[in-house]
Amino acid sequence: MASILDRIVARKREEVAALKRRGLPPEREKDGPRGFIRALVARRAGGQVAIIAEAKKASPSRGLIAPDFDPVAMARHYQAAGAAAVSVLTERHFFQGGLDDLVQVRAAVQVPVLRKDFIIDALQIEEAAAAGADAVLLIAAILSPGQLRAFREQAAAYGMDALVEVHDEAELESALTSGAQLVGVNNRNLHDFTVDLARSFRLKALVPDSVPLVSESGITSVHELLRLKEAGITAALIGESLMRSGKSGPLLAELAGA
Ligand SMILES: O=P(O)(O)OC[C@@H](O)[C@@H](O)c1c[nH]c2ccccc12
Repeated sequence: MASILDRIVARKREEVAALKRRGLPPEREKDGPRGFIRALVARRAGGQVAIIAEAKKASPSRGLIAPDFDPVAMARHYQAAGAAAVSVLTERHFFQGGLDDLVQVRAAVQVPVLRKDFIIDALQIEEAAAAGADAVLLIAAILSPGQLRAFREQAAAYGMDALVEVHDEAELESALTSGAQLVGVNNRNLHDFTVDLARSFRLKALVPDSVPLVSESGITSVHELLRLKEAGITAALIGESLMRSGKSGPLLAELAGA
């Protein structure tokens, strides 16, 4: 049976084909890029693990997470509670996100914003830049080292950083070979959805200290964050637990202070 990742990518290919026929919308006014990597590294230098707080309405593994999803309100809350950056899901079919969410969030906060999607084509990088993204996610499981490099360089030409996501040693090798300047370890296996924070610790040992590392997925507690900090990890990407704790919950403030 095709894994969820295969299904998402198959769907994405259709969307990109449609986007190519349609063309990108006209460029809108926007301010210059906000350094994504710079913001994470600066926060970590200040003594805290940098939090990348994610606006996510739903996901294939967890179903509907936020029935009354308000990405702008959530992003404002994230910024006020101390997030170093915000991530916005822009994949429509499986995550109920959209590029419009990113455009609106970007206009509502001052911190850098990551486009979280399944990028398989150069046109999507152009689209991310036009929407105002400060960084894009590149997933090593679905891109060759050559594509990782080409897409990262293309992103850089627009002033965007790339977060290169890996899940195991082979993908990490591919990311580092491609010259990744920011690596994310996804603790969630995108084929079977199991989550294991130990992946971050295991792969951290194989990443040069000059390359900041982000631990992604399944993080819920200050205790976990302190373990990431002890291991020298730069940032944590957190979605569901923040979405569920809601705008009034103290979780993010606790995490951001850890
Ligand atoms: O909601 P969580 O478990 O805190 O995870 C956030 C983020 O890591 C997750 O949404 C994610 C990581 N890599 C992805 C790739 C595509 C879509 C989503 C993701």
